[in-house]
Amino acid sequence: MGFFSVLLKASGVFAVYLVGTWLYNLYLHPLAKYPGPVFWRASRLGYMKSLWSGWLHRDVKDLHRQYGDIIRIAPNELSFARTDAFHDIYSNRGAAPAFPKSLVWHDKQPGRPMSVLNAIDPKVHARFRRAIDPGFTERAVLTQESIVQEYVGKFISKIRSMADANPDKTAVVNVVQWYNYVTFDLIGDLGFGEPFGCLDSEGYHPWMAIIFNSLKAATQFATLRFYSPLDTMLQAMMPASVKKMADEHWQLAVDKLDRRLKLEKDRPDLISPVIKRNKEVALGEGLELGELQATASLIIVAGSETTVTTISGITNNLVRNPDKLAKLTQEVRERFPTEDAITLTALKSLPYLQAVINEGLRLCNPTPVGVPRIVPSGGGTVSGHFLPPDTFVNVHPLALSLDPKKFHDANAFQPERWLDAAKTNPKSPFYNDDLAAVQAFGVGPRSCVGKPLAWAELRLILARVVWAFDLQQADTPNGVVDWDSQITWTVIEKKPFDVKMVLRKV
Ligand code: HEM
Repeated sequence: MGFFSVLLKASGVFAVYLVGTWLYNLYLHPLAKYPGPVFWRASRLGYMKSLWSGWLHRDVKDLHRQYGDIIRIAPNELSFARTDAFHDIYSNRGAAPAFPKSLVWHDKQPGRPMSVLNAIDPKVHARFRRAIDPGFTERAVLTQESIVQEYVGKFISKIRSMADANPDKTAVVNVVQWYNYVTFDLIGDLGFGEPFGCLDSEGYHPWMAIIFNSLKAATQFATLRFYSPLDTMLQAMMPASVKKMADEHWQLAVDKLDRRLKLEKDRPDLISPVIKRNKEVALGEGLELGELQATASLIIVAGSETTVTTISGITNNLVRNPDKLAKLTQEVRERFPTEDAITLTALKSLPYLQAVINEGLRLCNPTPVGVPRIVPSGGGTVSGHFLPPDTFVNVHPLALSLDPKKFHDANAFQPERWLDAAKTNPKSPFYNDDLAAVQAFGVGPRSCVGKPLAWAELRLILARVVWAFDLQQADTPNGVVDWDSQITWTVIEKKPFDVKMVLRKV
């Protein structure tokens, strides 16, 4: 038999296999009854195409509008736009543990140690969380206040000097860039004992560019695991330059942590509690050096990009809604006659600031795609639906947040929906809003460890900014950001965003 006839036969067999699989997926698969577009239900290609374009967050939200609250977005994956699904998927329920993460999304990088994010086994994950949680509690954040204030203060004085140098006392600032500087320096200090030097140099540290680029590559690469062993083959074929970049990035984290560990002093940061615990507990109960290196490195990414996205989104909404901005500014300035009175504790008692941040997390959730899990062996029930093992399941944050059935005026920035008056007054248009549908920090044992720190940063940066400056929309090409026009690689890829910051007259 000639080569071409073998090729032809092989192609024929493959075509029959493909069509057979598609037909099975559409009509005989245990998830066949769930609605969704044919292309997405028959094979994973629809999902892949959307994810690789960066539009998965928006596409799945639109599919929910078209097909309902529970939709099939791949042969073995369901997406939920239902509040009760948070608890069913992500929480421990009595003796039943939360649904596990899958290796597709959360396997560790080959040859690298495990971080808290890749600890898929619940017992190992619990060991990680016992080690790092003490550095992240509300109380711990208060002990870290001097570090947080130092960088936020430096950020404000830099902008103040820029504005002061102009006759109109105004600085037009790309706030995405500056929020990046302050959050990276801050988390660098808390996570590694030294800042990245962004505020001093008024520029990005080379590590940050690597992080921005690697988020896209890591998201796309993870999806190749759906077609294993394609991922292993491509990994082997990865250009030496990419491997070198990844190695340099890792080495930087190793060196930074090494310097922090050599400090040998108890300082109020995220590392001290881990070191302290390592000394107190039995061998194997604390974190190994590699695990700490990987977790510290993860914290830099998880703790900066997310916060920057949220605060940029909030600022965007504030300058577009001058009445809301005025309310917030008034609340902050009335509550704090002097700048140094703005403390983390005092900031907790500002209801409008709290409402503004909650509304920002609803509309500008930095991870709008959600966090997928898989149904464990033996199957599991989500929103009353019993599902077969190995089904991918996910609650889709964007579909929930923008659901007009869950939120009055769902697409609009309305901090008022979070105020007590809206929750207690049946006449309020927001009275029936389903506020529990917004869970930007996740739910259950794997939810965000950095939530108290994130809230502290969001409150402090926002309050200090509106205390010191009158904000206005900038009349530059980057003065208006259409938030929904930004693509997502696990987190939103933010466009530059200029804001006019006018020194407050006192
Ligand atoms: C607005 C800011 C933030 C948002 C919206 C956010 C959101 C999230 C979400 C949704 C998860 C859960 C992922 C899952 O269930 O699989 C998560 C996990 C995590 N976050 Fe955050 N985060 C924010 C800020 C931070 C900060 C400031 C830090 C650290 C300084 C941080 C560190 C982490 C870590 C280490 C995990 C993994 C926890 C684990 O696997 O147990 N995050 N975050």
